[in-house]
Amino acid sequence: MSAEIETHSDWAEKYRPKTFKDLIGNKKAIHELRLWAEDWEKGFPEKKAVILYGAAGVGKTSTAAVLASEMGWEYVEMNAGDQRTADVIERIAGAASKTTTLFSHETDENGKKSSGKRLIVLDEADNLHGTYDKGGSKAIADVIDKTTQPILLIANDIYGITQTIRSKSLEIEFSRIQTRSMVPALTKICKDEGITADEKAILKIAENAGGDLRSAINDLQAVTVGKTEIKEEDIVVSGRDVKETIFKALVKVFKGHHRTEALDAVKTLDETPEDLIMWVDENLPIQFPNRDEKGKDIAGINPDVANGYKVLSKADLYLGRVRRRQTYRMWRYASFMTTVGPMSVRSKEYSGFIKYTSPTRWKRMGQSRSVRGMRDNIAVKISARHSKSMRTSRNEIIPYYRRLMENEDYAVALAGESDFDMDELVYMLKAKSATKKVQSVYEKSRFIADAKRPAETEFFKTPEAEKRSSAAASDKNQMTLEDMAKKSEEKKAEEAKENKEKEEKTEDKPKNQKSLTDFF
Ligand SMILES: Nc1ncnc2c1ncn2[C@@H]1O[C@H](COP(=O)(O)OP(=O)(O)OP(=O)(O)O)[C@@H](O)[C@H]1O
Repeated sequence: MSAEIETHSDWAEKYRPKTFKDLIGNKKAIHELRLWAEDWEKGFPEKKAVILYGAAGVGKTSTAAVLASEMGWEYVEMNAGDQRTADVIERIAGAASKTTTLFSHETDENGKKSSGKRLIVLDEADNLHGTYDKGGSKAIADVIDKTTQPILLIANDIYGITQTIRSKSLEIEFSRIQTRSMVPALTKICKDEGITADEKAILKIAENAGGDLRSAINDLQAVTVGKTEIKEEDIVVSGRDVKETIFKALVKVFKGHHRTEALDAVKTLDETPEDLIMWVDENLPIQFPNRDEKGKDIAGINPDVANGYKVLSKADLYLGRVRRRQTYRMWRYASFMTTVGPMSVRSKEYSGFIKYTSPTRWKRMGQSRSVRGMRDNIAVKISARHSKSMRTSRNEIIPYYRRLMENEDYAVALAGESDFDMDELVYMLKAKSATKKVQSVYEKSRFIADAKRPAETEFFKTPEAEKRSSAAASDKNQMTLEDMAKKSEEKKAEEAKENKEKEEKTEDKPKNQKSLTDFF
């Protein structure tokens, strides 16, 4: 895709809040931030840096921009795409944090008086450990110590920021946006865009977004493409159906007697082995409780639980290999162990109804990290492709790609060109897991991705990729073999000629005279 990406068509950007009044939710957090900013106007606050942290799409970046604008401060931003090495941070943020702005105490174009402050914003501050950011954490800590300007860090995961930086900063948490607060915002967008929306449809979009207002806006835009009206049935995602099917499969895994039955039940699920393992993991101690036949608690760990976890840890090893090597064949082994494992280690029958729990706690911990990490990986690929910053790629181009990828041809082309792996494709195709459709797009996209890969990586090609590229280029290869034979003959003749010339020159040269090349 060579055409320049049109970013202005992105509703999440179009409706980015401009004033404090436009910001939805997190009132307490915003109030705290404003107090910190006011302290800067009076002198120095106790902590010269502030960290806004919380889930994606809840308004952290928007709040930072609104703060600068409402305070009349200049907004100086460094994001992960700026290669934040210690050196770069010191040069940009260090300099900015010491000098005052050129237009100190002047009025801006809106007639607002500027206090001459600069808000130095470091986005993705929990992402400073990569190669690009060598020494970045220490540089930031130093900049905070020396700064005469307010510094604002943005992060999803507060634990991804070093303790040294945290101790020098005021930490403000941003919570997920509540469904009931999202509804009026989405309704207003519909009104502004001339779309009639059923209340239930809006509610469903808001519920499905899980507190992420950016994705709610993206979903709203996606579902209204080419429409002037949306109804509840236009919104297809539903968490409940998934739960109902997995509950039935779990009964077979924990209580069944037939391996094939359990395996069949799991096969029909639209869940990745990663999701499945989390379900079994969460429910194993609940399903195999520490009780005897009479319902009395027994001391120690139930051996069935211990043995069950042993099998799950083996399944997890396979999953790790899949992640590292992208060999999806091993999913089969992992699924087999997760499914058949608990049934095989069970030493007795566990009767009675036990409610299954969805792996929310685990999932939330793991997923916020992995979704963020994955989005960042995708953004790295996209920013390299389009020479755009990480921020633009993450916030504007990814949503645009996701909309384009609703069309399968675009999905295959963009996945191949960007070399998305299966997990990344799940995200880009807005699937819940690696469904058959995702796998099919992935397989097709490999032809494009393999063809794009530089020749040196041929060594690391999987046998499958090797087969595909040799099939795609078989005609070309036959020609190349003939060419190669011819070239090799020509090269040999050329080398022989060069050697002969060299020998002649050496004979001409006096014995004590060395040429420059002799020294190397
Ligand atoms: N609290 C909010 N109030 C109004 N709009 C919001 C809010 N949160 C998100 N949005 C919408 O979502 C878009 C993205 O929000 P923003 O970039 O501020 O989120 P973020 O928390 O910084 O996310 P990330 O961690 O992914 O950078 C905004 O342009 C806006 O359209």
